[in-house]
Amino acid sequence: MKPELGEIDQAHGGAAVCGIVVDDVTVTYRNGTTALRDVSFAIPTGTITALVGINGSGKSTLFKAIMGFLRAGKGSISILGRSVRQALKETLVAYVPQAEEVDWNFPVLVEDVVMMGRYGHMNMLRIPRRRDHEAVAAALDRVNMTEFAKRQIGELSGGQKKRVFLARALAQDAQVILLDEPFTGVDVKTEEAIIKLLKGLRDEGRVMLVSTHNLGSVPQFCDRTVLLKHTVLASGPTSEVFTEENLQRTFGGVLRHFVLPGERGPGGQPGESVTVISDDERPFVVYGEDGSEAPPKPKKKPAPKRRTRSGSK
Ligand SMILES: Nc1ncnc2c1ncn2[C@@H]1O[C@H](COP(=O)(O)OP(=O)(O)OP(=O)(O)O)[C@@H](O)[C@H]1O
Repeated sequence: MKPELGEIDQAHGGAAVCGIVVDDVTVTYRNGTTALRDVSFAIPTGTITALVGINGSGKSTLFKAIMGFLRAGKGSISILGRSVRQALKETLVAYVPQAEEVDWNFPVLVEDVVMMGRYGHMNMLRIPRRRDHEAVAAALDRVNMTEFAKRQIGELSGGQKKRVFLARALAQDAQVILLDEPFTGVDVKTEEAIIKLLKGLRDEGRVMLVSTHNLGSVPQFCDRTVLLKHTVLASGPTSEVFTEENLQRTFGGVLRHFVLPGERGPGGQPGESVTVISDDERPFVVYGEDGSEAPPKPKKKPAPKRRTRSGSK
């Protein structure tokens, strides 16, 4: 399957603005596990894309391939029109890790973690200059963590740690940001703050690929969605891809799926029913009679087929 470049061209008035293009990529680990097979999708700049799939579907493997930690046995990846290697050299890509991937006992201050984002901008001796300190201060300010600059990173809450790693990506001035489960273990307020920040970064023309099990938040802030199950089941605008049918194909029996019948109206006519689809975190909620089609919600973009709203945690 070829990436939908035509679609991207249309979305950008004819300009081929490609953030990430993954073309027919297969990745096999040394033990013979093929984690990704013939994976193809394309993401324009200035967008937030959700990467959705069950545990073990290959999301982390895809991130590692985009970051150049894993070589694709077949296919190619291009980042802002460059090879992965060139993009890394230009420090264009940043990664915001899952909490479990980090050794929180390592004694390092918050400001030092953020300064790591500047390494690619420094010379071999890595002596920060004024502009590096300024970039760190600005990044901490943007994620609202200035007052924690001198704290040990291990002494922060889960949501605060996430914001520090986002600040590291900002200090790096990364144009492509990969976020691995940014909402796991964070409260609703922090989640909203992170979403607001990501939207701001999108408006600056950056590219964000966000792996998440937080299905309810996907239609809320992700323009595009890639559904992954070792290969791409569907990709494109969230309004087209994020359908109940596609989610069932992606998650199979793993999804929790409830249909709540609507209350009867005054004349006994059927009321609006609610379909709740949940992986393990915030559910995706579909409103409509018998869980079916609901009136389209008027929006600037083409009207989505379903009216959706994220549920609470
Ligand atoms: N280092 C490795 N060596 C061999 N197989 C691996 C390795 N890392 C991952 N795999 C396998 O590759 C497949 C994809 O794993 P991956 O970690 O990419 O999934 P994931 O979608 O990120 O999962 P999760 O949602 O649990 O983080 C799984 O079958 C996994 O067991």
